[in-house]
Amino acid sequence: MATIEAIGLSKRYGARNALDGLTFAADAGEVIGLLGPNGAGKTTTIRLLTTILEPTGGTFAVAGVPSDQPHRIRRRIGVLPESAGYPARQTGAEYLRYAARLFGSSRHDARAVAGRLLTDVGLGDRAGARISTYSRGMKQRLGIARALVNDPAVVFLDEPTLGLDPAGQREILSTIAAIAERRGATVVLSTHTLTEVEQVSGSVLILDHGRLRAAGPLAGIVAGAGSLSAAFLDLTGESGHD
Ligand SMILES: Nc1ncnc2c1ncn2[C@@H]1O[C@H](COP(=O)(O)OP(=O)(O)OP(=O)(O)O)[C@@H](O)[C@H]1O
Repeated sequence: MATIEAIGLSKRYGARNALDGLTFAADAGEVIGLLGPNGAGKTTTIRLLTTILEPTGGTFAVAGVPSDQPHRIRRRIGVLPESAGYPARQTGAEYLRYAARLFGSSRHDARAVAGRLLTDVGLGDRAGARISTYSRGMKQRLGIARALVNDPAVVFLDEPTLGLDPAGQREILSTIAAIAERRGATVVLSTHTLTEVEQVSGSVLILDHGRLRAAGPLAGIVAGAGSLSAAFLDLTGESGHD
């Protein structure tokens, strides 16, 4: 079942096409890698699909909800934005309980959800520690847990591994794979790192200058060009990050 459907999705800023006619679909349980050089339109795509920005053209539906009902879409999605901030003095558990309460959970349920999600992202043993003591990777995992409090059908992660060391990166990738596998959620993963996409994504969107240059199963794109980095170079004229 398609959990995301975009048709001709566009965003203009004056004369600049940040996104120009994006059409694609994604299914439940799929990790879709959103790739492109700087300024390609990745963040714009995420902001449109998460209803933070209004499109200048096209339509879309997320979790079966059409784009003219943004409030309903917001209840069905989770988002880790490009640069998320956290309340340093709160503990991880307090932060997640508060997030769950915002989505209408009772005090009792919020406690249970927070505990379960912290364990899921590997922070169970640090639940009671202040966020100020968390490493960057731990904060990113807390942000992913925050994105899951409403049991979303679609999760958008904008460069979740930026600035992490290889171990931190691996932890995030295995968390992402588990979200898709165990929860059956669709994950949209925006990244500059091609190897990450090769590890966790079944399908790929490659954007360049606001235009979709390739879309489809990773295997097909790799088979056509020899490797994902060769495809990326062919389509964008730039070498991606390994
Ligand atoms: N608020 C804005 N006003 C004007 N132009 C904007 C605005 N936001 C984005 N743009 C432009 O839209 C284009 C797409 O930007 P976007 O941030 O979506 O790219 P990106 O692929 O996420 O880039 P990066 O990898 O650098 O984060 C860029 O040319 C950018 O300068």
